[in-house]
Amino acid sequence: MGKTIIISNRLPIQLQISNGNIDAIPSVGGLATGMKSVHSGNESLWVGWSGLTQEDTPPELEKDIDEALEKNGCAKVNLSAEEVEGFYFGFSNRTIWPLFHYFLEYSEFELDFWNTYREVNRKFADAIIEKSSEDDVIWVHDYQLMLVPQMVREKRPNTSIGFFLHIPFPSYEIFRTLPWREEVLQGLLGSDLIGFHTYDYERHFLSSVRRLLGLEVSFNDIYLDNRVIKVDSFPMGIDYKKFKTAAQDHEQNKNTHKSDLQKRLDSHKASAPDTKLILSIDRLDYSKGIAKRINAFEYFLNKYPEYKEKVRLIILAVPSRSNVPQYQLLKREIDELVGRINGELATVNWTPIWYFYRSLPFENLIDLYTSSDIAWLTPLRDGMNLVAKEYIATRTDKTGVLILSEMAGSAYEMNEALLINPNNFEEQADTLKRAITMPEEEQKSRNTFLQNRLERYNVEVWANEFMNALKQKKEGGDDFISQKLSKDILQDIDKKYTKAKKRLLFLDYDGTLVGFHKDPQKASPDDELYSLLDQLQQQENTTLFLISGRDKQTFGRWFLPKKYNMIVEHGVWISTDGDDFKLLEKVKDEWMEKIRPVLESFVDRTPGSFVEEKNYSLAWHYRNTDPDFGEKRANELNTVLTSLIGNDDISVLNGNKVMEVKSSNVNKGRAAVRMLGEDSYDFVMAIGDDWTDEFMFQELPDSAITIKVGLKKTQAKYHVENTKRVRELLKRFA
Ligand SMILES: O=P(O)(O)OC[C@H]1O[C@H](O[C@H]2O[C@H](CO)[C@@H](O)[C@H](O)[C@H]2O)[C@H](O)[C@@H](O)[C@@H]1O
Ligand SMILES: O=c1ccn([C@@H]2O[C@H](COP(=O)(O)OP(=O)(O)O)[C@@H](O)[C@H]2O)c(=O)[nH]1
Ligand SMILES: [Mg+2]
Repeated sequence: MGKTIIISNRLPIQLQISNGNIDAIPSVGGLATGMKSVHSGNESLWVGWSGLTQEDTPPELEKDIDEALEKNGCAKVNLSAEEVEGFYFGFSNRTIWPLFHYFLEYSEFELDFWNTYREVNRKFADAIIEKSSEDDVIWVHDYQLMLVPQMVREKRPNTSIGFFLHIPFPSYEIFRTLPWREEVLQGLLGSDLIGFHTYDYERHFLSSVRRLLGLEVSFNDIYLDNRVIKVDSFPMGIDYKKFKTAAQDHEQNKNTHKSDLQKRLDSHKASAPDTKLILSIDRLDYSKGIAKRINAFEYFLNKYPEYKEKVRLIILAVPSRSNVPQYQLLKREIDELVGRINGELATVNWTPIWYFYRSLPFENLIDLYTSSDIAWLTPLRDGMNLVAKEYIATRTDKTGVLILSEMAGSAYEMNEALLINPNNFEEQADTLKRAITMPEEEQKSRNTFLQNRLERYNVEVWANEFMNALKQKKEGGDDFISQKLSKDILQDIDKKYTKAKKRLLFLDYDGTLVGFHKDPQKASPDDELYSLLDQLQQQENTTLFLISGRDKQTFGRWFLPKKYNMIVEHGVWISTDGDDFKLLEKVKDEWMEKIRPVLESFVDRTPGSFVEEKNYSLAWHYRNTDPDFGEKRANELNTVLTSLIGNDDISVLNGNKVMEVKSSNVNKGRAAVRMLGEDSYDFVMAIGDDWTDEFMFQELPDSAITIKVGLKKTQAKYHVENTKRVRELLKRFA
């Protein structure tokens, strides 16, 4: 493997130009602060936007800028002011951000934004291609760059591409409202591995992939024609050691070195020793629930007035995306709220809220974290929330209480915190009281668990887990047990075919020779297929069998005039040389009376499903149902049927979106083996796509060439991607 290329909109440093000088300031926000630790310890290149627009960049400084970035292991993508407007302030932060955080009413669906987003994603993709080589590993970050994986994939089909989303992936009901939803999903599917913070985000994403693109998903694998994409959750950690060490140093140096902020915090503590400090730190963002938190604080002071003058709320709101109107409105709302509450409640000795609207250097963050008795974080939605983790990491004596919103991704891993619903003021007021009065013993015992977990699953471990999963994916370790039909293998098969004296071919129909259709009757043979089968049929010393689960009426209509050999209903009926169908197996059908009403009741309760009645089997089809619902019903049906069929000689076959109940001694494997015994064949081949074809793959002798269509676990020796490839393969023989 080559080097790792990290790619995100925001670089770990932001450049500013003042008086012809270039200043590099650290970026705020969890992505940059978290990934910085991963980047610094590794041989990686980080590609992103420098924070400057082309218009702000004097051409004579271009070289210095590149050097400044290079010193930090970074390279830039140049964006014009117009591009930043449409791509960053527009589509990223006025469409996707609000939508993915469930602020549907804030989402603007502007075609211009979308077009710029596409163009800028193309720019990032081109930058990656320019700056990386084929064997580098590409790690794309976040919602600003969702189209990049596919754009890179088009030019670099074999490169390893990972994508991580730092914000929530919303439920299907929300995501489906996006006009460009399919394109966004397709963009992401250019990746080999897609990571989310939590299992819920992962599950929402998979559900959208199934419903909107109709792709097959099995556990956390998405099956495309020629690739499998892995989806998994990796909750992001922090650089635990960095925060812990900083807090220890802070403690040690408290007599020799103190920041102005720390002096102020200390004088507050000295003047009011039994007043508790409650801290909140967030980017000024509506998703963080800052305004609601201030209201809840007022509610608390009214519900428990005995805590007036006994608590102080410190709010650090970091300026963010201030070109976006919603952020400007929120800024005004918070200013007014703080002003009003302080005005109404303040006393000579007490201001209830200390409010800072600025970004603070790392040293001051440590001052705040270590000086506060309580951290109170109440996002309405938050992908992760690293501040919660950072607060706990700095509590070197293990005291301190974290109150955290259930709606933050970090809440899933921080069960020992006091978890609250930010919309429930009653609960918040009571929880604040509980935090203020929590015995030290309890604080320490809760924080011990939290710290151990944060130390273990730190940001380095997080990044390694992601990269290892990507690597494993590349090595193909866990994908298929069958081999792809390579050129060499194909040539070998050609040779065997030519040399053979007697050949026997078994071809499944649906999913093998033709693609699927919503209505099975519409998946009828086309002229190209007839002519291909005609040619195979006319080959000397070759016996061709179509072998299918279909009913004999349909196949009779389509193929009897052609005199193709056919085995239908999984092996109940056979027709050779254009003769009428004959029973191949003696089968009972008395059980059908009992099972039919069960299937019919499932049809009634599962819109889109239907029962297909064959002579000796009943099939419940659910291709046209809601995919999640259909799977759920199929599971239920399986349970019901298993308990019903106990003593009868029948079994249930789980096919591709179909459950078929049929006599146990009938299957394609048994039928194929019977045909094999009729003559002495020295070339046997079977091709199929479905679970029911696995019987053939299992039961035919080892020398047979068995081929699975699609990338799924199989007993077949080889696989091909799709029906088109099957036809190409058969053309070689014809
Ligand atoms: O780049 P900005 O527009 O200034 O915004 C800052 C970052 O905000 C978001 O952070 C997210 O990532 C964190 C780490 O995974 C996570 O804890 C938090 O919940 C997320 O909101 C955004 O996703 C980043 O792209 C921004 O850089
Ligand atoms: O003045 C500040 C305040 C906060 N942060 C950092 O910004 C990040 C915020 O990340 P979080 O995941 O909590 O939320 P996000 O802003 O990414 O949505 C944390 O690492 C903080 O340490 C910072 O660098 N400067
Ligand atoms: Mg099939």
